[in-house]
Order: sequence, then structure tokens, then C-alpha cells
Amino acid sequence: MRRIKIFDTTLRDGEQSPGASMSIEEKVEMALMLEDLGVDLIEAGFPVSSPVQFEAVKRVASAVQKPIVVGLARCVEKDIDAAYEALKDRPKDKRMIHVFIATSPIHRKYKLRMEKEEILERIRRYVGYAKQFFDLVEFSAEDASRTEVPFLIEAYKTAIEAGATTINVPDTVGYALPDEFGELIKTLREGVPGIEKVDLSVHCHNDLGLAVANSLAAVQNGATQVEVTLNGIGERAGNCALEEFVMILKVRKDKLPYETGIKTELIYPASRLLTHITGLIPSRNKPIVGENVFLHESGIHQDGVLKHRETYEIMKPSDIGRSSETLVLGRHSGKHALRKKLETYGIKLDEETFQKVFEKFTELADRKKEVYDDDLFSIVSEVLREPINGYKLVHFHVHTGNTLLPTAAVVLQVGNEKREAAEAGNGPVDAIFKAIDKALGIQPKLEEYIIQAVGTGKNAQGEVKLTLRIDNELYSGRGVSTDIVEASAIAYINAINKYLIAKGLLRKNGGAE
Ligand SMILES: CC(=O)SCCNC(=O)CCNC(=O)[C@H](O)C(C)(C)COP(=O)(O)OP(=O)(O)OC[C@H]1O[C@@H](n2cnc3c(N)ncnc32)[C@H](O)[C@@H]1OP(=O)(O)O
Ligand SMILES: CC(C)C(=O)C(=O)O
Repeated sequence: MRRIKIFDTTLRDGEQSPGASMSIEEKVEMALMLEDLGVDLIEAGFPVSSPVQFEAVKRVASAVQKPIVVGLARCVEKDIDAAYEALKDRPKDKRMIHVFIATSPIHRKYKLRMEKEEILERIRRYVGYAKQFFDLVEFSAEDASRTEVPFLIEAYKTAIEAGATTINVPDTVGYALPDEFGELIKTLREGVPGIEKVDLSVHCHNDLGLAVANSLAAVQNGATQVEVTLNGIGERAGNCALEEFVMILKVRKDKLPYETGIKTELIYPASRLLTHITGLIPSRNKPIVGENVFLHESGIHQDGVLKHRETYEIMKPSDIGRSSETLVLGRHSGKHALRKKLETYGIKLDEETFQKVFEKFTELADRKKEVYDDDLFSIVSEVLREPINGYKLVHFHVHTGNTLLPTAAVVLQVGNEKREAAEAGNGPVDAIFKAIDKALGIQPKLEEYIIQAVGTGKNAQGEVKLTLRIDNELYSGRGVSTDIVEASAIAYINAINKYLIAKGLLRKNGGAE
């Protein structure tokens, strides 16, 4: 068995999916889950691109232990400096810089406006510059699959001479076909001087639905590392999906003598966590993690599965951490049942956190007949990310209808301090936001508002994610409730609390300044 390194770029390329942006805390939470999952490398972001990106890479680098943490940089000095600043506190063998420049004719001519010689010169100069700060340097020739092969060989040779320890071959626009991509990897393996000393990585996009097939072809032709994202999220049609690539190796080990360090039983919990964080729900028929993949609808299939499961299932739900038991939680469930359910998803909580989850679970079970697994994920991530002890929504009332002006009244409390206000709005959500603004005396601008059901059915909870602009900075908030107006208000107050804490207007342990 040959061990393939898994380079996870959910937090960098994955985050480039429209709508997938994550807060710093969310990236840290996701990174800890990726560490548990067993990825070898975590690309945490592109530090130069914004202060939030910079901080996120720094925080991920201090939160995880085992994986190598990677920061992206163009062949530009300030990008490399920013990556170094973000990663410098991490041990040298646990930090990596990923330096890239495009090499294809179309990118050279129209985007970079550089001749071949200038590109080679940049590779030499900036991989060399990066090497002063990093032992581990990955170099990517962006759009490699559309680059003339002799020039690509020259580019990688230059990078290795300058100190690259991994060379990455991106199929940036998802254009390659599996046989030609496999052939390209073989050609590079045989033609790039010094390649035997470095890792040979691939980074495939899914524009034609071939990202996983191309990555597999690359491995069969000598690639030692594969770059992936959870749920296949990423720029445009996304990247090679971690769960698909890893499960292909596991299910078809009869033909594929490769292994990874992934604990496959954590795949589903990790996928669900990402869905909760980003709000990007995989399609129902998405391989491995989609809702339908272990459901059998037609009679002949049901008959077959009942007689012998393997007639229609090539893997077990438990292989990827999906619960196959039918333990339905509700208001009569106790701590044992809750603990058991969490365990089936690989969720381990300390006693204090478990108590908090149990309290929220019983509150919810009083309001909702059945508590679905998705509700539990929601509660767990809410409890895990609850360091903020700011204003709480104590009471609210809304009046709404199609023949009256919607109005809302709120009572907010922090420590012993109470604030109350009432306002009218275009709808109940608008009214409650205005009442909160009035109570707190601030005027945020709502930049983004997303609402979705947690799980299925008429009594599903509503989850709201929103972003506010306050003093020209962005703050995100999240709220979950069986009542969507309440979920909206909780998310709104959550974002305002983050602002108040950031500005020193609210102490972290509660109480207004
Ligand atoms: C294939 C990929 O996924 S690459 C990663 C993509 N990710 C991102 O772009 C993250 C978000 N990006 C950003 O925040 C910004 O684009 C920044 C901060 C990186 C750069 O912003 P700006 O300085 O305003 O430049 P802008 O994005 O408009 O243009 C990119 C510039 O970088 C140049 N460039 C692009 N790639 C490279 C490279 N690898 N090495 C050197 N220069 C490069 C472009 O030619 C262009 O230069 P020009 O201004 O001289 O024409
Ligand atoms: C930076 C590189 C690896 C990239 O994301 C791409 O080419 O798609």
C-alpha cells in the first residue's frame, strides 16, 4: 500500500465558493475537525488577501497540533511576508508556504502579461525568497494542465532548484481528461530533474465533473499528494471531494493499492459541520454525504437490501459515520440516549459541554416533537461556539399580518442591565431588527441574510446566518430556533455582541462597559 497525503483546502479554495465565507472562529472549529479527521495538511487561507484571512491562518496555526498548516502566496514579496507573519510561531516542520504563478499561454498573455522567461525568473526569485522563512515550500504552476509540457517541466525544475519541497499540478479550470492528466503526471515524474526528492501533488477542479477521476488517475501515475475539499466545495464547480476520493480508495482497495490517514467514520460529521457553518447543503444525491445515498425507494431494491444489504450497498453508513440506527430523540429521551446518539457521530464532549448540550436539547424537545440529528448538530455547534456572553433576548413579541403594520417589542439583558424598545417595520423580521437597533442605540447595515431549515418536516427549526456592517467592519451572527423571527433576532444580537466586544464596549464575561 502506498500512503497518499491528503492536503485539505476547504478553508482556502473551498472558501472561494460563493457563499462559503467563514468567520475566524468557524475556520478554527472546522480546522479542529479536519485534524480529527486525519488530514495531513490544512491550507488555512491566503494571508495577504485581508486582515481576516491573515488572522484566520494565524489562529488555525495555533489551534491545531498534528497537521502541517499552509498559507497561500503569489510570487510577490508582500504575500510571502504575510504568510510568514501568520505562520511564524508554528514549528518549522509544521508550517508550509504555497507559492503559485500561472504558466499557461492564456494566463501568461492576458492575465499576467509576462513572457516565459519572466515567469521562470519569478519562480526562481520567490520560491528562493520563501525558502528563507520556510523549510516546506509548495510550488504550483497555476493552469498547469493547459501549459506546454516542455515549459511546465522547465517551471517545475526551476522551482525544485530554488528549494520547493512539493510541486503541485493544478487542473485549475477542470479541463483535463483522466487519461491525459495521468499521462501528464507520468511525463513530469519521468522528465523533471529532482522530482524524486519532492512530493508530487495534484489539485483538480470539477468543471466537467472529473476532479475525482483526474486525481485518481494522477495517483495511479505517481502523484503522492492530493488536494481536496470537504463536500467538494471550491471555486466555481468546486474541487476534488475529500469524501469521494478517500472512499474510492477504501471501497476499491482490491484494485487500488493506496491508503490515506483519514478516519472515514468522521467523514459525515465533518461534512455536516461544514454544511452548518457555510449553509451550503450538498445535493441529495451527492456521493457519500448526500441525503439519499443510503435510502432505497423502489420495491426490488428494498427487497434486496432486506434480504442482504450488500445487494445494493457498496459501503455501510457506519463506514463514514452515518448513523444507521433509528434512535429518535424527543422530549422523553434522557442523557444516555443523547450521549449514545452523539457517540454514533464521533462527537465527544467534556461533561460541562455535554450538560449545556443536554439543556438546549431538552428546551428544544419541549418545543418540538422529534429532535432530528441535524438539530443536534446545530445545538452542538451553537454550544461550542458560545464564548460570547453579551446581550440576550429575554422577551419578544411580534404582531404581523397582511392587513396591519408589523410591529415588534424586545427586552434585551446583559448582566443586570435591561434594555427595551418597540418598533414597526416592513415585516416581522425588519420590525424586530429595528427594535433591537433602538434598544441598543446602534445602526448596523444588514449585508447578508440567509435562512434555511435544519432537517426536514414542517416542524423543522429555522437557522439564520447574517452579516452586519457596523463602523465599516463586518460581523457575522447565527441563530437557530423553531421560530424564524426569534432565530433572526438571536443571529442579529449575536453579531452586535461581537462588535461590542471587539470595540471594548462589552466585557467578554458579560456586563456593559
Ligand atoms: C487559482 C486560485 O484559486 S488563485 C487564488 C485566488 N484567490 C484570491 O484571489 C483570493 C482573494 N483575492 C484578493 O484578495 C486579491 O485579489 C489580492 C489581495 C490577492 C490581490 O489584490 P489586488 O492587488 O487588488 O490585485 P487584483 O486581484 O486586482 O489583481 C491581481 C494581480 O496579481 C497578479 N497576479 C496574479 N497571480 C499572481 C501570481 N501568482 N504571482 C504574481 N502576481 C500575480 C495579477 O497579474 C494582477 O496584477 P496587476 O495588478 O499587475 O494586473
Ligand atoms: C493556487 C492554485 C493551486 C489553485 O487554487 C488552482 O490552480 O486552482
